Amino acid sequence: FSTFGGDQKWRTTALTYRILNYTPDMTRVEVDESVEKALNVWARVTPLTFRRIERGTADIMISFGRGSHGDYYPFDGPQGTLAHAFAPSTGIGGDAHFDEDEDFTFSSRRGYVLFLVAAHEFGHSLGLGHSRDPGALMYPNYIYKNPDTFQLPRDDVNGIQSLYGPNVNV
Ligand SMILES: CC(C)C[C@H](CC(=O)NO)C(=O)N[C@H]1Cc2cn(c3ccccc23)CCCCCCNC1=O
Ligand SMILES: [Ca+2]
Ligand SMILES: [Zn+2]
Ligand SMILES: [Zn+2]
Repeated sequence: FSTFGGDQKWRTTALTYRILNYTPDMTRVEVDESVEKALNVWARVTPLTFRRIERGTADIMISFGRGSHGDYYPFDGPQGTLAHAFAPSTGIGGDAHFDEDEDFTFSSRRGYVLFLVAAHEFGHSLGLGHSRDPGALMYPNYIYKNPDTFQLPRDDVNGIQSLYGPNVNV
């Protein structure tokens, strides 16, 4: 695993998130559930908690966009890069952006499973960089895994716990 130097991590364990817009590829409920499940992957192994807000500024602002979408990292159309996210900090820190030119799915192997992409991006939102372990969630390439049987790989658990410690709510 890798982290962003300079100890870039959240100073609080109670984080907020907000879904700013939705992809037409899935139902709203499917997007909400994919996001929630992706955050839970990390919450289960750390003291972190995630509260959803509908208005105002959240720590993790989640949005879909295509091409140039307001930051210095324009998306590249279908395929290529699927999404990106920013390390913990104020402003754009923690935010996760998804390339609307991709076909996101709830669980199908066709297209990209939003849950898997989001779980990877939230790793960055929490302070993890990429891993060289091809089995790791933080590996830089998308690899389909069955969302129903998904288990957070050991490398990712070690990485996130090096930042926030284990889950203390036994
Ligand atoms: C891990 C994922 C959820 C987020 C990462 C980006 C990322 O690290 N975000 O935090 C991603 O999109 N990786 C590319 C990496 C990539 C693979 N190829 C590319 C061709 C061009 C540009 C990038 C790529 C070869 C062709 C396949 C393209 C479709 C799949 N794309 C990928 O796997
Ligand atoms: Ca793309
Ligand atoms: Zn962006
Ligand atoms: Zn990444």
